[in-house]
Amino acid sequence: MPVTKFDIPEKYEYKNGFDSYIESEAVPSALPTAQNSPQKPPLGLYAEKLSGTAFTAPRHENKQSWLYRILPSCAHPPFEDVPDSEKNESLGQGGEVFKTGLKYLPNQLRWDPFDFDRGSDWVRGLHLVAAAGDPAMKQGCAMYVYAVGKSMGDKEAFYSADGEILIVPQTGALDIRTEFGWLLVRPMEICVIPRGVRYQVRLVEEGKPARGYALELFQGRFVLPELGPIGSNGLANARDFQIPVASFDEDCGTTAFDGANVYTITAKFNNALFRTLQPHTPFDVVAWHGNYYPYKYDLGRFNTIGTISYDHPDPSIFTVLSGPSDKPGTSIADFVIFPPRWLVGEDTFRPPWYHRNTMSEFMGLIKGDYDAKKGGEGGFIPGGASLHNVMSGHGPDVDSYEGARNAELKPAKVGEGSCAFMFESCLMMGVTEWGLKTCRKVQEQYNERSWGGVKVHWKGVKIECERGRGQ
Ligand SMILES: O=C(O)Cc1cc(O)ccc1O
Ligand SMILES: [Fe+2]
Repeated sequence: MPVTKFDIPEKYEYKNGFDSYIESEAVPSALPTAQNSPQKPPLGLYAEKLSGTAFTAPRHENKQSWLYRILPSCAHPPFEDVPDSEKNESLGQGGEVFKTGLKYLPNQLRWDPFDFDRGSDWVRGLHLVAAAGDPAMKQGCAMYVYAVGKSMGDKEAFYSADGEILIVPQTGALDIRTEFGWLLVRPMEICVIPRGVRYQVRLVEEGKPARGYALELFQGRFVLPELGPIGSNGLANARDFQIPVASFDEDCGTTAFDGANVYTITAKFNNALFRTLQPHTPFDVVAWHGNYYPYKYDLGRFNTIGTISYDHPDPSIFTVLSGPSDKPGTSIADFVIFPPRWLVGEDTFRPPWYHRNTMSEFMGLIKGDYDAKKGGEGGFIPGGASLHNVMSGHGPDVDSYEGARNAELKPAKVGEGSCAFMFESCLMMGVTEWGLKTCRKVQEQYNERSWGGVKVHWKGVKIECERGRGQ
């Protein structure tokens, strides 16, 4: 059931439609008419262009927005290192090349639920777990978990120059203020914040920590997957994506960099954090227009498609958003969900088959159980994760396999009250020091618990031959 079907709190107002060209004014007539950069923009605003693609990118890929704001975003002193006391353990400080300590392992990995961290806000609580490529080359992607115990301050904002980030709350609703307006993002909803957009993450319920996952594309942007023979509707429908409307503060302080009236802007730049203090709010955009903006989506609106005869399609059928590479059909990273759905396959092993893939699969669980893995202690649990890297074999654990092998195949609803997801990448993922050690959540017993003791069902050559096979 969609989270947003009946209950849309008033503070948050949205426009609809993936990739729509949007115009939004918090004050009437703040947008200039028929041009972008008049000599004197309306109401004494500054015009500022935010481009998400090269100026000359083809029209169907071109992304940009024009912001009409009280002061331009460049009005700040130079960036400096974040202070040690506010260091993010999984990211670097300063401009030297940051060593994430990535390790490339063929092992299947699984993590217990990551600890809540009451002392950290978004900037410190966003933990880089796995990555591929290089943000400086705009290649590859990064996978995170976040554990946030407190809101960012009223006078703080964060942005990443490294890429576009997709945020998947697992517990705790996020109140996200962006330059473009406000987003409420609850568990079973997601949002996407484009490269460079400044935002502030607050907890809806202060004192109740929030946890979730995030996927950052260093390269390209999230798009809706092609539908091919599915036709013109299905999976995530364009009209269900929601875009904030302009909302602003008027605190413009002075333009002198005198340390008074201080707003902190933290930048993630090549996986390292930098900080500047400015005397005016970054949330001063009175109006904007364009097609480069943050947006949210309610996973309950996903139109799940699957077999109505036998076998199940590849999980690509569950793709919500895709981060394509330059090679058609091959993604830097896709966001795929496993929502509640009916299974009706006849003479079919219904859970995932055993497999080894050229793609790597990072999985998380928003709630409930996943049909291929035991939950409970030492299992695949909400707030935990798993990584099956390039060609690392995996599939149901022994009990799930035996259960499904012997199950009566009447129509059945799987995943009631549950939702697992996958970040699936064509790249080999390296795991950070934080992911392997610092978090202290790696399940050492994962292989043994899952596949130790898989049964031999082989009936022997004789029987196979008698049945007329294997000759
Ligand atoms: O590994 C997983 O559980 C995800 C998955 C599910 C499925 O049905 C087929 C392939 C696949 O990677
Ligand atoms: Fe898999």
